[in-house]
Amino acid sequence: MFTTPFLDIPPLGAAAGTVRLPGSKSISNRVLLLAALASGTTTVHDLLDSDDTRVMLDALAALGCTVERAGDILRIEGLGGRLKTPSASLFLGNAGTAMRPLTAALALLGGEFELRGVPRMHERPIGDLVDALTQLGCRVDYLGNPGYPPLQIHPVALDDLQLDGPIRVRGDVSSQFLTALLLALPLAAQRDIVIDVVGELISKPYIEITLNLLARFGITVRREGWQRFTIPAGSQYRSPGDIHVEADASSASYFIALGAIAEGTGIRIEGVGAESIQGDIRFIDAARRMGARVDSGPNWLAISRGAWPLRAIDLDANHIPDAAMTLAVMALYADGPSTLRNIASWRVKETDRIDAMANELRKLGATVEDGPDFIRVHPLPAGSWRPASIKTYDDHRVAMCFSLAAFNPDGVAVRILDPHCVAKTFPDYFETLFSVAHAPEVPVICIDGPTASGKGTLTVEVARRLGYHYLDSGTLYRVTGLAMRRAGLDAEPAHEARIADLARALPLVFNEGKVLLAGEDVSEDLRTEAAGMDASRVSALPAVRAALLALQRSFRRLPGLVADGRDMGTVIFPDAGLKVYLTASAAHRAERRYKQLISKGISTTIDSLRADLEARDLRDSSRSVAPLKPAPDARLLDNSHQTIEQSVVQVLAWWQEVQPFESS
Ligand SMILES: Nc1ncnc2c1ncn2[C@@H]1O[C@H](COP(=O)(O)OP(=O)(O)OP(=O)(O)O)[C@@H](O)[C@H]1O
Ligand SMILES: Nc1ccn([C@@H]2O[C@H](COP(=O)(O)O)[C@@H](O)[C@H]2O)c(=O)n1
Repeated sequence: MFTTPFLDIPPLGAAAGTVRLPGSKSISNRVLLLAALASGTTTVHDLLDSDDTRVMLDALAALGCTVERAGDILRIEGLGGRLKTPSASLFLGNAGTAMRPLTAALALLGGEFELRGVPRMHERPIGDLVDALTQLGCRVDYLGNPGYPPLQIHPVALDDLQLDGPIRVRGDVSSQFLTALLLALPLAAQRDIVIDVVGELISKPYIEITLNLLARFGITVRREGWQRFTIPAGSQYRSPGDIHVEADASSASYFIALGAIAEGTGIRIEGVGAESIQGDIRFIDAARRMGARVDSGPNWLAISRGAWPLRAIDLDANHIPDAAMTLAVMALYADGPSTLRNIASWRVKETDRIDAMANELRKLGATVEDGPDFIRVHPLPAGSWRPASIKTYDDHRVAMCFSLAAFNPDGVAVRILDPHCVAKTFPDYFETLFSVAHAPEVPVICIDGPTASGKGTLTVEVARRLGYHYLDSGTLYRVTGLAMRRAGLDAEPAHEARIADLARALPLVFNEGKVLLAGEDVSEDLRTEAAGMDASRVSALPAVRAALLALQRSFRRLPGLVADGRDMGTVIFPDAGLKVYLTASAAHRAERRYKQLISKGISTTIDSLRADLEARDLRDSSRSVAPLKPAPDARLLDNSHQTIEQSVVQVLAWWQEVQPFESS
């Protein structure tokens, strides 16, 4: 997951490959609650691991439910409708799928509970659900603004509830209120319980998920249209034993759109198919209308580009409210304005999504019209895309759908602010996108310079702050030197071909900061000055340098690379967007290396270190191939009198100078 303040997505051109998506959030949190309410043990496979499921799991644990994890499998010992803990204070983050159903279930379970969330959760309405529960005789108080969390729930006896008449609940603000009642009321089903929906029920497919999962847990709800639901007397939750969570159909929308937009052989999605019980799977119909080619099997989808440009769409998107946000970005690539209607529920989601989408689409240059329950997006023709820093409003879906703007025809990069908000439902979203997307030019920052100038330290830190990969090219020469020694060879021209063969086939693995050579951890051996000298000797052999070229370039992967060495800017990545030549006086460098070695318990003297590093620099800068020298377009940075932080800030500032974004 990217935890950086922003993530710059370079212009993307094509995409191809297979993705496996995380489990559905809607199914995961319903299954967790049902498993907790049921009798018996439920084994849950492929549960989504994200912020929203974590808050639900924490809440269930606080209620005394036993949850065991074995690898990817979760075993939940159901409470059988009886509370083990009569009071608790629960924090539910920004998870509507936890707040609403838990409110209903806890109001019936007969304990004293406080339910809180993040500030945005306290702006998301819950009054219609509380009104419905109050009609029944449940006791729920608002701890802040009336109609919104946080809530205090007080105990009531099930026998005191008024269940003789239909319970009325509004269905036109959020379908989660009805879902909450449907999930919770079987707890009180000594008699038939009737729920009447007031107003036009929105997001009906989510109710279908609820009914489907209730059936898996032994509760068969009778439905009369979308207006009346009856929970039969005597209904009791029964664990189904094993239950598998489908991949998230809303998350699939980004990859369906990707297949429709990007050039390439197409995208295959594993874990969810056209027969999914999730309403958002109907996104495939909308994508097809816009021109996507979609094939599907029992548990997979295959998508490729069909009509191009995409065809504009005018759609009542009430049945796919979450996935429809993806259509708003696809609309930028269409042949006319696209309108998404009946989406008033966007306004009470993680953020006001109509406002958020309109604002951010406009930043890209698009013309957008919006109203209380619709958005109209005009296409952005080539030549009119602007580089934009996309604000994400702590809304995972805003972050994910705007990544698709990186496929624009103008080759304009997209900056996603606070990319970690995707943790709500899809923590590895960007990594998954990058595993199938192709960028014509992956950004590279090169940091070259003499020994002990601080290149490695600077590289690691700059890469960390940008969320980029990093390459320590010196290690490759050090490992080659070690392999040479172990093979009984010397850095002589006579052994050059054999050393190059070793370099080409190094059985090398980088794992959590350790370097493994044929499975052996050689990290410590590589950091000695002797290993540095051997590296310097083998690195002067042209065949060895040629042998390591492809390996070094293979580190250039999305979203970007920071590379440390001697010839990163001159030979390996001559097209790098920023080249830094880092130096410090020999005295400073010798002193730093001295401190570094002493801190590791290696005894040495400053004088001998200085002599070694000067000898190494001389060899490195006077060799015939790829000598150490600044690239003509490198920026010089002498950090003799700088702290590490100052050097990092300087390089990041230079990098921002060459980025197209206004300061964020
Ligand atoms: N600006 C700085 N001020 C003080 N110390 C620094 C600075 N930059 C790096 N150092 C310290 O200097 C030591 C050497 O740094 P580092 O290993 O990053 O250098 P290097 O250029 O990568 O060396 P080599 O070329 O041998 O791999 C480290 O202990 C590091 O913490
Ligand atoms: N791009 C590079 C990187 C390193 N070398 C040689 O390897 C030696 C060890 O490098 P460190 O950065 O780990 O100290 C170095 O002295 C160079 O001789 C190189 O040639 N090219």
